[in-house]
Amino acid sequence: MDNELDRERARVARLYDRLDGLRDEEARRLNAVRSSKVGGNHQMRSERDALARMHEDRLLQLRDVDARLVFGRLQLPKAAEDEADSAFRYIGRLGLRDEEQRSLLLDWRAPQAAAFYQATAANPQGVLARRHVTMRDREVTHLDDEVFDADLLAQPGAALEVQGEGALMAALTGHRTGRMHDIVATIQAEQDRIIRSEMRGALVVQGGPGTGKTAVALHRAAYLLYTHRDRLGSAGVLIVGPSGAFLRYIETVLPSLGETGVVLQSLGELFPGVRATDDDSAAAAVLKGSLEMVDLIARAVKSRQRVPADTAHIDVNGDVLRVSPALIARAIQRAQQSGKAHNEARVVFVNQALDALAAQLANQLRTAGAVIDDTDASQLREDIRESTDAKIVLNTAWLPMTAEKLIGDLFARPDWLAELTPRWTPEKRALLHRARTEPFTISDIPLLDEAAELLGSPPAAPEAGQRERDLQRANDIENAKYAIRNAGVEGMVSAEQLADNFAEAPVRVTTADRAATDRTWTYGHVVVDEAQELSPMHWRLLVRRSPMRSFTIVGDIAQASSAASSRSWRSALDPFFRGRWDLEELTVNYRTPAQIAREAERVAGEHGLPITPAQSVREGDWPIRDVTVGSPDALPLAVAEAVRVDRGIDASGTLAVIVSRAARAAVLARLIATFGTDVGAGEAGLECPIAVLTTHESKGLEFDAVVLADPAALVAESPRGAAALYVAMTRPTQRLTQVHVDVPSA
Ligand SMILES: Nc1ncnc2c1ncn2[C@@H]1O[C@H](COP(=O)(O)OP(=O)(O)OP(=O)(O)O)[C@@H](O)[C@H]1O
Repeated sequence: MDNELDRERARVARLYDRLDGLRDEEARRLNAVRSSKVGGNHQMRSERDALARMHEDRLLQLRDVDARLVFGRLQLPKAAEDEADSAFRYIGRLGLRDEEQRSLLLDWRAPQAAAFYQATAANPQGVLARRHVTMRDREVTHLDDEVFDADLLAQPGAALEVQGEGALMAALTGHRTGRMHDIVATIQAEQDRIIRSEMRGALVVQGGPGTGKTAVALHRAAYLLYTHRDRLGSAGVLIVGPSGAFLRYIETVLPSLGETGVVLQSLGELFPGVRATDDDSAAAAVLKGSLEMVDLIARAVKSRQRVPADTAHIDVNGDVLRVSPALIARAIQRAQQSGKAHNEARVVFVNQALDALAAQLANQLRTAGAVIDDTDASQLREDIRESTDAKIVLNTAWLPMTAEKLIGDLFARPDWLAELTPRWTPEKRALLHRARTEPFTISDIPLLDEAAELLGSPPAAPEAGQRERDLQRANDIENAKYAIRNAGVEGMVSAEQLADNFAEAPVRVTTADRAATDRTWTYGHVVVDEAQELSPMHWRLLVRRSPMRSFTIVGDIAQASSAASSRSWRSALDPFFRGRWDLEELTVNYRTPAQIAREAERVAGEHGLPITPAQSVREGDWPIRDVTVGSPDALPLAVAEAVRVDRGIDASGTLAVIVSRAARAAVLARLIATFGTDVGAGEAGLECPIAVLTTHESKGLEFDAVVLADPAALVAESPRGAAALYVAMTRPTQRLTQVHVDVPSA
């Protein structure tokens, strides 16, 4: 056995030698590019910087794959002339070739690697044996063989053990770290088929808790980037998750697979420039998530294009002009006919109105005996444009706006909202009301996007950008003067010349950087995780981000706990994907031990949730612990005690306390008093051994142990509370403790 382990270590060491060799080569190339002297020409400097960036990215990729570079081996029938090892095909995180371009290591996404995930005893796909190689740092620590070929099995010492589940079980029972890991070494056949399925329209992956939906979605993103590098490399891939905590949890998976150019955004970040973390009350979220808002926002934009009731008189350098409602109405009509967005159509409106007013002024002056030629006429137009009176009148009729201002005003001004919604009840309108100073919510994000779509680019942006650039330029020149004095090179180089160099310093703008900050960017593919939570308005926004509707959508409709979410994939997706989406299902629960999964399913059944039961791959070692206290006041102490007991079993892993929003502060305070800096709340909690989370924050995450604080309160705190409890109960990989509050009846 040791011999085989040693032999494998030697083979793997050769792969690392090759990796090191490539890394040194890349580092040498990077140094050469960096130190190369290019002329003063901006174009040449940019080319050099682009080349340097390419080498930096490649170097980073070679570094990211270092841990567990290789994880598998296929043994194939040997061709007669083959040398001993040549019938082995090694599978790893990336492909490696030797100097003669012979394959040493196969990227797991290559078509020839598929058999590693799909071969079974019944259908070995030409494979004699499959080996899982377990590594720690760069050292092979364990081999795990499955032999499919009867002849090979008969040979002494050909394989170590006939079982393939060792690597999977080791992965599943290991401690969780607060960060998701890739599953590239142990992807299961039903998952692999989904990961490798064609990029064609929308693919929905439905599965119960812990069935690997998130893992599959991320590996599919990596697979698609590898297979369609040309298309997706430039258009980019967007991954959407429910919360910042979730994105933090998954953010290292793709880099560990050698893919860095992906944009990750939570539902609260899908509108550039706004970062929403909280959501509205359930009723408000339902209203804001409904397609009724499309019409409301369109009306709100239109109402900013208004014909005044009376004629205005404006003063232009002492001449008085009449601005009649008819004049404004004509200009508005022309602008609306242009079909452009509000801010862009405003240019048409202003030009129309100015033309009419300039003609009026010219007539007045001619009547008074003046001679007006073309140059004078255009000067008159400029005079009107510059006059404060004209600006006021034109702005009142057609105000330029940002989406933030429109939505902010709409919700902060009850009179305006009432004017736009004559058929709504006051209670319904009140749901949208918010003070102007309150931050935007997650449900506001699609509304801002809708408004931005109708408004077009905000007019102030170019001016503001120019002001910033002018300021920067002035600053650069000042710095340059100082540097020239300091270096004693006055007269040899001008401050302006030197400042040009500052301005041209390379800005690192990757596809991902550009896509993340540009609202109108359209991605080549969008992956949506926990997709069951999305409202119709969210879907509307996302389809705008990928008009070709190339999507991977993963979720579990039974876990839908947000108020605005749908009851079925059909009702959620049909309006946006015109019925063109395929459904795949995952059926094995890799996370939750069977006894916890059964209890969660029982509770879900009690509340009438339509769950998809999944088969757990393992029984757990610990029974569920139930503790009951007699009053809500006793909850924090009892939760702290439950945490202490659990840490007594094993304090080296991760633990989450899942608590209602109402009890969060008290429970958190008690836990901090007891466990100090080991405790963290929300996103920050993922860095701590004990995380305190709401059900929303716990979505998609997992921990070695979970303590549920007052499960009944989790159900009661929202209309979809039973689904929220189901989510919470299915987060542990090992142990679950429930602290119930049972107030004795008087
Ligand atoms: N093939 C696999 N090999 C190793 N681990 C796996 C495999 N498939 C899933 N897992 C592990 O199972 C756990 C659950 O996976 P994941 O979070 O992707 O499930 P999910 O379906 O998204 O769950 P939920 O809907 O409950 O959030 C993770 O720890 C994941 O790494």
